[in-house]
Amino acid sequence: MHPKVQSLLSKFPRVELIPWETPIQYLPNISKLVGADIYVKRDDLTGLGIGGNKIRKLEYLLGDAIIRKADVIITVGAVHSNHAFVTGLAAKKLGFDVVLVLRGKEELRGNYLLDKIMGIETRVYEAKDSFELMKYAEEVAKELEEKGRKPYIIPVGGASPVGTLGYVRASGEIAEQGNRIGVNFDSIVVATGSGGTLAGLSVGLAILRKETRAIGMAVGKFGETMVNKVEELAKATGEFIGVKNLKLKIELYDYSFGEYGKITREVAETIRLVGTKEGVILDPVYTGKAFYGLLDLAKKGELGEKILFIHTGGISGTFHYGDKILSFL
Ligand SMILES: Cc1ncc(COP(=O)(O)O)c(CNC2(C(=O)O)CC2)c1O
Repeated sequence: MHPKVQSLLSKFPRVELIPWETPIQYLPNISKLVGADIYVKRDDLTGLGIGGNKIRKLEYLLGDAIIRKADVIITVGAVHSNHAFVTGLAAKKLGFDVVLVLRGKEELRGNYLLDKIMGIETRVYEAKDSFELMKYAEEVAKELEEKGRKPYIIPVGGASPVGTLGYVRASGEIAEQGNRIGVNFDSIVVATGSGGTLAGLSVGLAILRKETRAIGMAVGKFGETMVNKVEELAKATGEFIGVKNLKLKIELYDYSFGEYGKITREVAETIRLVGTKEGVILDPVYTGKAFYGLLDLAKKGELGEKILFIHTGGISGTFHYGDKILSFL
């Protein structure tokens, strides 16, 4: 662990869910195509369930829930949420009960199928957005408290200062790995949904390696509010760990193709390109869009010479949107 990050984060409760360092892999064929050195941090291999970026956040969120003596975990997301499924799995592994408060159409595919196979309790609501969904989560928490339970609510994507510590810690891991392979990344690129991963990276890099840019590729509704949300979360996380006047620069680009979950030809072709060129499987909702954005900007020379993509997982989305992806190929 990077000594500076270690000293900043050691006071926060964390439960180990990732027993290893995820590898950084050079992509020679994609690099040749782009004319820059492209690397991928394999956070799809964090190891619990379908892996992904959420496990890093859950190490701190569930560590916090343990200290607070909670006995049931509640979280929210879309029916096909990666975050909701891995939260359910991690919670069960640690002996918690868990309720997933979800929105959308119940289809036994992808993560929702996995929720059911694993016997994770789900409650599906007609909610227009995550804010409304959080209201339902609070109602579930109240219902459980009245029965004497101690619920712990995790917001969408684990996007709180506690959850964001996961990517402050990851920045330390990346800095150490960069030193070992003798690479100073110009840019680190990640898919952005609820914003916690980008916020954590921005804080970690502001502390450890100011010359490296943290770049988010927004995969859903984009705009000023999204940028402000990430900025506020990054600032709150900096204060939470006690680091004053961090010079935070949030860079966010819109590669949503108009809406969250919209599968396009560009995304389908990017998934096939990276899969066949490098054997790395991207997902259609997050990493396929973000990697398309990386290729788009890198070809214009806008991301520098040494670019690291964080593969944040999401493989279940392939089995949720498979027919849509195939329709373009
Ligand atoms: C595979 C994958 N990659 C990137 C992201 C975006 O991460 P942030 O939410 O930290 O911005 C998600 C999020 N998913 C959410 C979910 O409910 O699954 C939080 C939206 C993701 O699942």
